[in-house]
Amino acid sequence: MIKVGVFGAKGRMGSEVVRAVQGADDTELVAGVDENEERENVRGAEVVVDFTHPEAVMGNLRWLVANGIHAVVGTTGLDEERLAELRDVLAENPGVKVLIAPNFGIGAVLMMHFAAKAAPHFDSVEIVELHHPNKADAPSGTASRTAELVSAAREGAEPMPDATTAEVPGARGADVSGVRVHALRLAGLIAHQEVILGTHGETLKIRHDSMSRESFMPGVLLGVRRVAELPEQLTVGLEALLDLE
Ligand SMILES: NC(=O)C1=CN([C@@H]2O[C@H](COP(=O)(O)OP(=O)(O)OC[C@H]3O[C@@H](n4cnc5c(N)ncnc54)[C@H](OP(=O)(O)O)[C@@H]3O)[C@@H](O)[C@H]2O)C=CC1
Ligand SMILES: O=C(O)C1=N[C@H](C(=O)O)C[C@H](O)C1
Repeated sequence: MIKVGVFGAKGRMGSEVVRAVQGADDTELVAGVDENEERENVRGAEVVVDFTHPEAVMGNLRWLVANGIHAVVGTTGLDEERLAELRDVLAENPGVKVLIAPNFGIGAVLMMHFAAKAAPHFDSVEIVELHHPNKADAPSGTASRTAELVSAAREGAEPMPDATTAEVPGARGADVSGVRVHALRLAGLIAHQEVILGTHGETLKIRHDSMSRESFMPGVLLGVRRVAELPEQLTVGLEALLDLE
Protein backbone atom coordinates (compact mmCIF):
# COMPACT_ATOMS: atom_id res chain seq x y z
CA MET A 1 0.00 0.00 0.00
CA ILE A 2 1.29 3.48 -0.87
CA LYS A 3 0.71 5.93 1.99
CA VAL A 4 -0.73 9.16 0.55
CA GLY A 5 -1.45 12.62 1.96
CA VAL A 6 -3.55 15.30 0.26
CA PHE A 7 -2.99 19.08 0.46
CA GLY A 8 -6.15 21.01 -0.42
CA ALA A 9 -8.24 18.01 0.63
CA LYS A 10 -11.55 19.87 0.96
CA GLY A 11 -11.26 21.64 -2.39
CA ARG A 12 -12.95 20.67 -5.65
CA MET A 13 -9.99 18.57 -6.80
CA GLY A 14 -8.59 17.58 -3.40
CA SER A 15 -11.89 16.03 -2.26
CA GLU A 16 -11.98 13.96 -5.46
CA VAL A 17 -8.38 12.84 -4.82
CA VAL A 18 -9.30 11.78 -1.27
CA ARG A 19 -12.11 9.63 -2.72
CA ALA A 20 -9.81 8.14 -5.38
CA VAL A 21 -7.04 7.31 -2.88
CA GLN A 22 -9.55 5.73 -0.50
CA GLY A 23 -11.13 3.78 -3.36
CA ALA A 24 -7.96 2.32 -4.91
CA ASP A 25 -6.65 -1.08 -3.81
CA ASP A 26 -3.01 -0.01 -3.54
CA THR A 27 -3.25 3.40 -1.85
CA GLU A 28 -4.06 4.41 1.70
CA LEU A 29 -4.97 7.92 2.92
CA VAL A 30 -2.76 9.20 5.74
CA ALA A 31 -4.43 12.61 6.09
CA GLY A 32 -5.94 15.51 4.22
CA VAL A 33 -4.73 19.04 5.01
CA ASP A 34 -6.35 22.35 4.14
CA GLU A 35 -5.42 25.99 4.63
CA ASN A 36 -4.52 26.80 8.24
CA GLU A 37 -4.17 23.12 9.12
CA GLU A 38 -0.95 21.41 10.17
CA ARG A 39 1.21 19.99 7.39
CA GLU A 40 2.61 17.70 10.11
CA ASN A 41 -0.60 15.65 9.76
CA VAL A 42 0.74 14.06 6.56
CA ARG A 43 3.96 12.90 8.23
CA GLY A 44 4.21 9.18 7.48
CA ALA A 45 2.98 9.65 3.92
CA GLU A 46 5.29 8.49 1.11
CA VAL A 47 3.58 10.73 -1.45
CA VAL A 48 1.55 13.91 -1.02
CA VAL A 49 -0.81 15.17 -3.72
CA ASP A 50 -1.18 18.98 -3.89
CA PHE A 51 -4.25 20.68 -5.36
CA THR A 52 -4.21 23.97 -3.48
CA HIS A 53 -3.61 27.47 -4.81
CA PRO A 54 -0.88 29.09 -6.92
CA GLU A 55 0.11 31.18 -3.87
CA ALA A 56 0.31 28.18 -1.54
CA VAL A 57 2.01 25.49 -3.60
CA MET A 58 5.66 26.61 -3.28
CA GLY A 59 5.52 26.69 0.53
CA ASN A 60 3.97 23.22 0.52
CA LEU A 61 6.63 21.89 -1.83
CA ARG A 62 9.52 23.35 0.19
CA TRP A 63 8.13 21.59 3.28
CA LEU A 64 7.55 18.26 1.52
CA VAL A 65 10.98 18.14 -0.09
CA ALA A 66 12.73 19.12 3.16
CA ASN A 67 10.84 16.29 4.87
CA GLY A 68 11.73 13.66 2.26
CA ILE A 69 8.18 13.20 0.92
CA HIS A 70 7.56 12.76 -2.84
CA ALA A 71 5.04 15.19 -4.36
CA VAL A 72 2.46 14.89 -7.11
CA VAL A 73 1.36 18.40 -7.99
CA GLY A 74 -1.71 19.51 -9.92
CA THR A 75 -1.75 23.09 -8.69
CA THR A 76 -1.07 25.55 -11.50
CA GLY A 77 1.04 28.72 -11.52
CA LEU A 78 4.49 27.11 -11.31
CA ASP A 79 6.40 29.32 -13.74
CA GLU A 80 10.07 28.97 -14.76
CA GLU A 81 11.26 31.09 -11.82
CA ARG A 82 9.47 28.84 -9.33
CA LEU A 83 10.67 25.69 -11.06
CA ALA A 84 14.26 26.96 -10.81
CA GLU A 85 13.79 27.53 -7.08
CA LEU A 86 12.30 24.07 -6.73
CA ARG A 87 15.28 22.51 -8.52
CA ASP A 88 17.59 24.20 -5.99
CA VAL A 89 15.56 22.85 -3.06
CA LEU A 90 15.54 19.37 -4.60
CA ALA A 91 19.30 19.44 -5.13
CA GLU A 92 19.69 19.65 -1.35
CA ASN A 93 17.42 16.61 -0.91
CA PRO A 94 18.58 14.10 -3.53
CA GLY A 95 16.18 11.24 -2.74
CA VAL A 96 12.99 13.23 -3.29
CA LYS A 97 10.95 13.25 -6.52
CA VAL A 98 8.36 15.80 -7.67
CA LEU A 99 5.90 15.30 -10.53
CA ILE A 100 4.08 18.42 -11.71
CA ALA A 101 1.29 18.00 -14.23
CA PRO A 102 -0.64 21.03 -15.48
CA ASN A 103 -3.35 18.56 -16.46
CA PHE A 104 -3.86 14.97 -15.23
CA GLY A 105 -6.53 14.15 -17.82
CA ILE A 106 -5.11 11.54 -20.19
CA GLY A 107 -7.10 13.06 -23.07
CA ALA A 108 -5.81 16.52 -22.23
CA VAL A 109 -2.21 15.28 -22.29
CA LEU A 110 -2.88 13.75 -25.71
CA MET A 111 -4.50 17.00 -26.91
CA MET A 112 -1.31 18.90 -25.98
CA HIS A 113 0.84 16.23 -27.63
CA PHE A 114 -1.19 16.22 -30.86
CA ALA A 115 -1.19 20.05 -30.97
CA ALA A 116 2.61 20.13 -30.76
CA LYS A 117 2.86 17.47 -33.49
CA ALA A 118 0.53 19.42 -35.78
CA ALA A 119 1.92 22.90 -35.10
CA PRO A 120 4.88 22.91 -37.55
CA HIS A 121 2.52 22.05 -40.42
CA PHE A 122 0.34 25.17 -40.00
CA ASP A 123 0.88 28.94 -40.38
CA SER A 124 -1.25 29.87 -37.38
CA VAL A 125 -2.04 28.33 -34.00
CA GLU A 126 -4.26 29.86 -31.31
CA ILE A 127 -5.60 28.38 -28.09
CA VAL A 128 -9.03 28.85 -26.53
CA GLU A 129 -9.42 27.56 -22.98
CA LEU A 130 -12.80 27.48 -21.25
CA HIS A 131 -13.28 26.93 -17.51
CA HIS A 132 -15.68 27.22 -14.58
CA PRO A 133 -15.83 30.77 -13.17
CA ASN A 134 -14.31 29.81 -9.77
CA LYS A 135 -10.89 29.32 -11.32
CA ALA A 136 -8.21 31.65 -9.85
CA ASP A 137 -5.67 31.71 -12.66
CA ALA A 138 -5.86 32.77 -16.31
CA PRO A 139 -4.77 31.52 -18.68
CA SER A 140 -4.99 27.95 -17.40
CA GLY A 141 -1.86 25.93 -16.69
CA THR A 142 -2.87 23.59 -19.50
CA ALA A 143 -3.15 26.45 -22.01
CA SER A 144 0.21 27.89 -20.97
CA ARG A 145 1.86 24.49 -21.25
CA THR A 146 0.24 23.92 -24.67
CA ALA A 147 1.51 27.29 -25.84
CA GLU A 148 5.05 26.43 -24.68
CA LEU A 149 4.94 23.05 -26.46
CA VAL A 150 3.53 24.58 -29.66
CA SER A 151 6.12 27.34 -29.54
CA ALA A 152 8.97 24.85 -29.13
CA ALA A 153 7.57 22.73 -31.98
CA ARG A 154 7.43 25.81 -34.25
CA GLU A 155 10.98 26.95 -33.52
CA GLY A 156 12.48 28.49 -36.65
CA ALA A 157 9.06 28.79 -38.37
CA GLU A 158 7.80 32.08 -39.87
CA PRO A 159 5.97 34.37 -37.42
CA MET A 160 2.21 33.76 -37.45
CA PRO A 161 0.37 36.13 -39.81
CA ASP A 162 -1.53 38.88 -37.95
CA ALA A 163 -2.25 42.34 -39.38
CA THR A 164 -3.80 43.73 -36.17
CA THR A 165 -2.68 47.31 -35.56
CA ALA A 166 -5.69 48.67 -33.67
CA GLU A 167 -6.78 46.61 -30.69
CA VAL A 168 -9.03 46.92 -27.68
CA PRO A 169 -6.64 45.62 -24.95
CA GLY A 170 -7.10 41.89 -24.55
CA ALA A 171 -9.04 41.38 -27.77
CA ARG A 172 -6.25 39.23 -29.21
CA GLY A 173 -5.80 37.28 -25.98
CA ALA A 174 -2.58 36.80 -24.02
CA ASP A 175 0.77 36.19 -25.68
CA VAL A 176 2.26 33.04 -24.12
CA SER A 177 5.60 32.13 -25.69
CA GLY A 178 4.43 33.80 -28.92
CA VAL A 179 1.11 31.92 -29.05
CA ARG A 180 -2.23 33.71 -28.52
CA VAL A 181 -4.31 32.26 -25.67
CA HIS A 182 -7.95 33.22 -25.06
CA ALA A 183 -9.52 32.43 -21.66
CA LEU A 184 -13.29 32.08 -21.17
CA ARG A 185 -14.94 31.71 -17.73
CA LEU A 186 -18.51 30.45 -17.89
CA ALA A 187 -20.95 29.03 -15.35
CA GLY A 188 -21.71 25.39 -16.14
CA LEU A 189 -18.25 24.54 -17.48
CA ILE A 190 -15.55 22.37 -15.86
CA ALA A 191 -12.37 22.36 -18.02
CA HIS A 192 -12.16 22.54 -21.81
CA GLN A 193 -9.62 23.55 -24.44
CA GLU A 194 -9.51 23.92 -28.17
CA VAL A 195 -6.32 24.35 -30.17
CA ILE A 196 -7.13 25.85 -33.56
CA LEU A 197 -4.56 25.56 -36.35
CA GLY A 198 -4.84 27.24 -39.73
CA THR A 199 -3.09 27.27 -43.05
CA HIS A 200 -4.02 27.88 -46.68
CA GLY A 201 -7.60 26.73 -47.23
CA GLU A 202 -7.88 24.50 -44.14
CA THR A 203 -8.12 24.50 -40.38
CA LEU A 204 -7.66 21.79 -37.79
CA LYS A 205 -9.33 21.92 -34.37
CA ILE A 206 -8.11 19.72 -31.54
CA ARG A 207 -10.53 19.81 -28.61
CA HIS A 208 -10.59 18.24 -25.17
CA ASP A 209 -13.42 18.38 -22.61
CA SER A 210 -13.32 17.33 -18.96
CA MET A 211 -16.94 16.78 -18.03
CA SER A 212 -16.20 15.87 -14.39
CA ARG A 213 -13.26 16.13 -11.98
CA GLU A 214 -13.27 12.34 -11.80
CA SER A 215 -11.65 12.52 -15.25
CA PHE A 216 -8.36 13.63 -13.67
CA MET A 217 -8.16 10.73 -11.19
CA PRO A 218 -6.60 7.96 -13.33
CA GLY A 219 -3.75 10.38 -14.09
CA VAL A 220 -3.36 11.41 -10.44
CA LEU A 221 -3.23 7.76 -9.30
CA LEU A 222 -0.73 6.96 -12.05
CA GLY A 223 1.45 9.77 -10.71
CA VAL A 224 1.12 8.56 -7.13
CA ARG A 225 2.11 5.02 -8.15
CA ARG A 226 5.10 6.03 -10.29
CA VAL A 227 6.54 9.26 -8.84
CA ALA A 228 9.13 7.51 -6.63
CA GLU A 229 10.71 5.71 -9.59
CA LEU A 230 10.93 8.69 -11.98
CA PRO A 231 14.48 9.10 -13.34
CA GLU A 232 14.65 12.87 -12.70
CA GLN A 233 14.04 14.63 -9.39
CA LEU A 234 11.69 17.09 -11.11
CA THR A 235 9.37 15.97 -13.90
CA VAL A 236 6.90 18.33 -15.60
CA GLY A 237 4.04 16.75 -17.54
CA LEU A 238 2.21 13.45 -17.20
CA GLU A 239 3.41 12.51 -20.69
CA ALA A 240 6.62 11.31 -19.03
CA LEU A 241 4.56 8.32 -17.79
CA LEU A 242 2.53 7.69 -20.96
CA ASP A 243 5.13 6.44 -23.42
CA LEU A 244 4.18 8.95 -26.15
CA GLU A 245 6.19 9.35 -29.35
N1 LIG B 1 -3.46 19.47 -12.92
C1 LIG B 1 -4.75 19.22 -13.08
O1 LIG B 1 -5.15 18.23 -13.71
C2 LIG B 1 -5.74 20.14 -12.44
C3 LIG B 1 -5.28 21.24 -11.78
N2 LIG B 1 -6.14 22.05 -11.13
C4 LIG B 1 -5.53 23.11 -10.33
O2 LIG B 1 -5.61 22.72 -8.96
C5 LIG B 1 -5.71 23.85 -8.15
C6 LIG B 1 -6.90 23.73 -7.21
O3 LIG B 1 -8.09 23.76 -7.96
P1 LIG B 1 -9.50 23.52 -7.25
O4 LIG B 1 -9.51 22.22 -6.54
O5 LIG B 1 -10.52 23.80 -8.29
O6 LIG B 1 -9.48 24.72 -6.18
P2 LIG B 1 -10.30 24.83 -4.80
O7 LIG B 1 -10.28 26.29 -4.43
O8 LIG B 1 -11.60 24.13 -4.88
O9 LIG B 1 -9.39 24.00 -3.78
C7 LIG B 1 -8.19 24.46 -3.26
C8 LIG B 1 -8.11 23.94 -1.84
O10 LIG B 1 -6.82 24.20 -1.35
C9 LIG B 1 -6.95 24.73 -0.03
N3 LIG B 1 -5.75 25.48 0.30
C10 LIG B 1 -5.43 26.77 0.01
N4 LIG B 1 -4.22 27.05 0.50
C11 LIG B 1 -3.76 25.93 1.12
C12 LIG B 1 -2.57 25.57 1.83
N5 LIG B 1 -1.60 26.48 2.05
N6 LIG B 1 -2.43 24.30 2.29
C13 LIG B 1 -3.41 23.40 2.12
N7 LIG B 1 -4.56 23.67 1.47
C14 LIG B 1 -4.73 24.92 0.98
C15 LIG B 1 -8.21 25.55 -0.10
O11 LIG B 1 -8.71 25.78 1.21
P3 LIG B 1 -9.60 27.12 1.47
O12 LIG B 1 -10.76 27.02 0.54
O13 LIG B 1 -9.94 27.00 2.90
O14 LIG B 1 -8.69 28.27 1.14
C16 LIG B 1 -9.11 24.60 -0.90
O15 LIG B 1 -9.69 23.61 -0.07
C17 LIG B 1 -5.74 25.06 -9.10
O16 LIG B 1 -4.44 25.59 -9.23
C18 LIG B 1 -6.21 24.45 -10.41
O17 LIG B 1 -5.77 25.17 -11.52
C19 LIG B 1 -7.47 21.83 -11.16
C20 LIG B 1 -8.00 20.78 -11.85
C21 LIG B 1 -7.16 19.84 -12.56
O1 LIG C 1 -8.76 24.98 -12.32
C1 LIG C 1 -9.18 24.01 -13.01
O2 LIG C 1 -10.33 23.59 -12.94
C2 LIG C 1 -8.23 23.34 -13.91
N1 LIG C 1 -6.99 23.69 -13.87
C3 LIG C 1 -5.93 23.13 -14.63
C4 LIG C 1 -5.33 24.19 -15.52
O3 LIG C 1 -5.19 25.34 -15.09
O4 LIG C 1 -4.97 23.87 -16.65
C5 LIG C 1 -6.31 21.85 -15.33
C6 LIG C 1 -7.70 21.84 -15.86
O5 LIG C 1 -7.78 22.69 -16.93
C7 LIG C 1 -8.71 22.22 -14.76
